[in-house]
Amino acid sequence: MKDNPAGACGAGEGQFVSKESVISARQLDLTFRTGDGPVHALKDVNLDIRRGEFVSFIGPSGCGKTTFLRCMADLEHPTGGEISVNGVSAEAARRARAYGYVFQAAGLYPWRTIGGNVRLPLEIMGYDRADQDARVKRVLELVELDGFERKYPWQLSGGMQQRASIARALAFDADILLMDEPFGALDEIVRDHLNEQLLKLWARTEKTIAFVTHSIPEAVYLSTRIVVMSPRPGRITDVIESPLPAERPLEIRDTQAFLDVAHRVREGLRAGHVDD
Ligand SMILES: Nc1ncnc2c1ncn2[C@@H]1O[C@H](COP(=O)(O)OP(=O)(O)OP(=O)(O)O)[C@@H](O)[C@H]1O
Repeated sequence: MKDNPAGACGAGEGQFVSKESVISARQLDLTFRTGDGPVHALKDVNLDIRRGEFVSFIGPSGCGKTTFLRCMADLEHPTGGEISVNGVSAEAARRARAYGYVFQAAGLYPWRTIGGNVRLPLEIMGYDRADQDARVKRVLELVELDGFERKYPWQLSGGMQQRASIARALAFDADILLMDEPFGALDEIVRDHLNEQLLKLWARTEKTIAFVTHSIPEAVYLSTRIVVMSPRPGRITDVIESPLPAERPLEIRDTQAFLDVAHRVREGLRAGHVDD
């Protein structure tokens, strides 16, 4: 298994051991051509995400958070600059299935059971049946959904559905997890619980996580680094290293250290604010 995530140095099974970044963006630029003219979604974005980091992206609507995540996933194609994932192009990384992607909505197929939804990418990738069974069992345990394999999505709460979608993204053991506001639609209590579970899962699996959120407390609670972005054009305005310990009970949110980081994020958001 890998080293301590905080050490930013380690490797997954069969992975190249390196202190170098897992995701690296250099002068990344993306302009969408629309009927109303060009939209400069990303401008001059430079960032390195190291192995085992938990990096959150925060910023007002339209600042390019999703677009940046989609560039990492090769779902959008930059119009300038470069992005590499696991040392290769985003396209090669996608083909090598280097990441799991969790969307804002759980996006589970209603006609498939929870187990069937988690199994789907494994079927597509051609894993044999025994391996599929073992993986589905393991990832459902990881997200604490063991016992729900035969249920259908509509039989689960919104939070449980989102956990199932995380299990699906974990099923094929990608080292990188890209998460686009996965808990945005959930109420605060459920979100708190899922934040706690996600941190435990991250500690256990030592994935590299890139996580988009609108919530300052969520970003501060989860992250080893917080990337603050600003719109028109979308760009990075601050990158904040978290001084918080790896062990984070929810009560940490009442500590001065937590409030100090949250304050800095808020200041960063305010500084990058552009009046409409
Ligand atoms: N496919 C597209 N075609 C045209 N414009 C787009 C497209 N995707 C995104 N944009 C525009 O690019 C900008 C950045 O969008 P993006 O979704 O990345 O922002 P965001 O920070 O994730 O916003 P939100 O927090 O609301 O999800 C916005 O102005 C958006 O309207």
